Amino acid sequence: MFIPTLERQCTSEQREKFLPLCYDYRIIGTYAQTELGHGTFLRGLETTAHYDPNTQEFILNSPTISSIKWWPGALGKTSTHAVVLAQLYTLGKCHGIHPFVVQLRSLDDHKPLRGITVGDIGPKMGFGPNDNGYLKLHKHRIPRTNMLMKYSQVSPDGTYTKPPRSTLTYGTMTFVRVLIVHGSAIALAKASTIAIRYSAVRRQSELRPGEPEPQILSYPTQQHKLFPLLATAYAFHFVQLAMMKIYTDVNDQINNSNFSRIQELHALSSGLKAFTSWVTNAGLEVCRMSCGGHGYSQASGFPRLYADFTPSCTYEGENTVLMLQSARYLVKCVRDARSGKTLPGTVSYLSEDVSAVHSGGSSGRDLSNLDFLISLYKQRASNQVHFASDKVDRGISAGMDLVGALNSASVHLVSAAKAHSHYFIAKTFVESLKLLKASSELQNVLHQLASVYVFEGIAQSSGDFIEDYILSGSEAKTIRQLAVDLLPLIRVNAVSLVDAFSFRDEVLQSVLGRYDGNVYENLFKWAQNSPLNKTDVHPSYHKYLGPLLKRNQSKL
Ligand SMILES: CC/C=C\C/C=C\C/C=C\CCCC(=O)SCCNC(=O)CCNC(=O)[C@H](O)C(C)(C)COP(=O)(O)OP(=O)(O)OC[C@H]1O[C@@H](n2cnc3c(N)ncnc32)[C@H](O)[C@@H]1OP(=O)(O)O
Ligand SMILES: Cc1cc2nc3c(=O)[nH]c(=O)nc-3n(C[C@H](O)[C@H](O)[C@H](O)COP(=O)(O)OP(=O)(O)OC[C@H]3O[C@@H](n4cnc5c(N)ncnc54)[C@H](O)[C@@H]3O)c2cc1C
Repeated sequence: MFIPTLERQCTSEQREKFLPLCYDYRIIGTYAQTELGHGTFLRGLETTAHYDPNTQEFILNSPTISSIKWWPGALGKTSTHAVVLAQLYTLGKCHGIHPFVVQLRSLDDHKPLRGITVGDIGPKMGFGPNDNGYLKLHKHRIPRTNMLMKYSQVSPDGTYTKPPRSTLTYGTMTFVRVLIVHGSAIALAKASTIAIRYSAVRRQSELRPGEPEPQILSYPTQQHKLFPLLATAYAFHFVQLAMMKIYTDVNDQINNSNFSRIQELHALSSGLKAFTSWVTNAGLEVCRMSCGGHGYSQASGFPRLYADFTPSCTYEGENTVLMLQSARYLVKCVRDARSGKTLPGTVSYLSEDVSAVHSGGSSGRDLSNLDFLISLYKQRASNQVHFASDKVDRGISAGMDLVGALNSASVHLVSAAKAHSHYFIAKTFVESLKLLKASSELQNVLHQLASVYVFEGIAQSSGDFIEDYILSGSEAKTIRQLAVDLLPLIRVNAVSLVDAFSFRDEVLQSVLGRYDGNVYENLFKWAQNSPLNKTDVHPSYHKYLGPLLKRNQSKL
């Protein structure tokens, strides 16, 4: 995040000064924004940067215990520099959060500089190799030119020039949220690879006396656990491509001072980061548990995969908070639509009158037709966004201010943002396959995946569709059965579909997911290498167990 921030927030002179140092690994940096007391609420950050026009320097301070920077990756022991987000003060006025490049450690002996107290925050649930750290600043001076001034400036005499948009400072976070959508796709693909390969190797139980134990991948319940998640990994692959394309287009516009789509990008990236990381987080656990006891071994790769992925639901914007950000934008879009404004592409459906399109229960609808089902996802999203938006309006009519009305409706707003994100993902998956140049055989297999994703998405949220009369109960049951009927068809290509992710064994880091399927021999080999097995009798025997046993044996 250090380098992307410099690339996005530096003037051209600052780029020439800092970026070559980064690219040549002459300095290593971190993104120091979160503090002990604030991670979500950026306007509440307490680190200060006071401008001294006499020396043309900023004086950085951590004025309170809660202002100590806390969590930034590689801050503890590795980074020589940081982008520090601090409240800018100049000529006695506070101008809000701005980015500053701060050198933390000497480039000669790596010791912290004067006014810098830095260290590791201690062991975490995962991310073991990462020295997430703390930073306390005490009257630490940096040159005026270390404030990143592409969008806002402080002149030598301390005059402040404000940015065209205050939220341009938040740009790196949007970029990383887009990366996390990709990270979710990769993590779910890895977990699916491990679980499906292992399920093809593992044989268990005797269905009928005398018959060979079946592969657990042949059980419909195992298929029902794993194949919708496999389909989701493919769906997230296509949605991260679409998300990156939108990010790149909007970022190009921003670089040309066109800020018209910055809100749409923020809302979409927030919703997709939250939706994909939540779904992946839960999916990793389903994959682990589908591997029985061996799934719980470190040898499976699942413990580290989960422990390293799960903070994706928290960092770069806690998921609930981001869903509320997305919903806040959707509510504004409903208002804009009602006032006759044209809505941007990803939300244009909110100006359509989808309610007239479908009414649940009418017979003869083709419930296996994906284009038809995507229109039901659209209706569900539109209904939920309008319902939540009406809740906000009723709150305001009852005398609340906008903040109060948004907060009062926040549970429904999160549901609406989830439905919006789900519609975008399902639609993107189906549309991406139409554009794919592939053999008819491959198109058929991918269509099976898209179908099970769409069917199971409705089955798992059938209440949404039935409550709004989008589907009748019997139609929802039919769609649920359509998903189950697809499972044996997907079974035929399941291993090939995970092999297609092409994870090398060294990357997958899983004995259960080995490409050669040679699990048991390698589990035993892995166990032999356990530190506890360095000696047959563990040294602790002589200190504890031995004396205890001998003492008790003398009593027999
Ligand atoms: C598997 C992983 C793979 C790859 C990932 C790679 C690396 C991952 C490893 C570690 C990285 C982790 C690093 C971090 O965690 S860095 C710290 C991240 N911190 C956050 O994300 C903080 C979250 N909080 C916020 O963003 C903001 O506080 C807020 C919640 C959005 C609230 O903003 P605030 O200004 O206080 O209040 P609002 O009134 O809600 O917003 C005002 C106005 O601004 C608009 N807005 C907000 N954010 C953005 C944005 N990013 N872009 C554009 N616009 C934004 C908001 O919509 C509102 O607009 P209005 O028009 O409605 O007024
Ligand atoms: C592994 C890891 C790496 C990290 N790396 C970095 C880094 O490199 N740089 C950096 O600056 N930070 C980093 N962070 C910090 C991270 O960005 C924050 O932890 C994250 O933004 C969440 O903020 P918080 O901790 O304040 O959570 P909180 O906001 O305190 O969340 C606690 C609860 O409060 C709820 N909540 C908060 N606000 C609202 C609201 N307005 N409405 C409803 N509910 C609300 C949340 O939904 C959540 O349930 C990292 C964190 C982790 C775990």
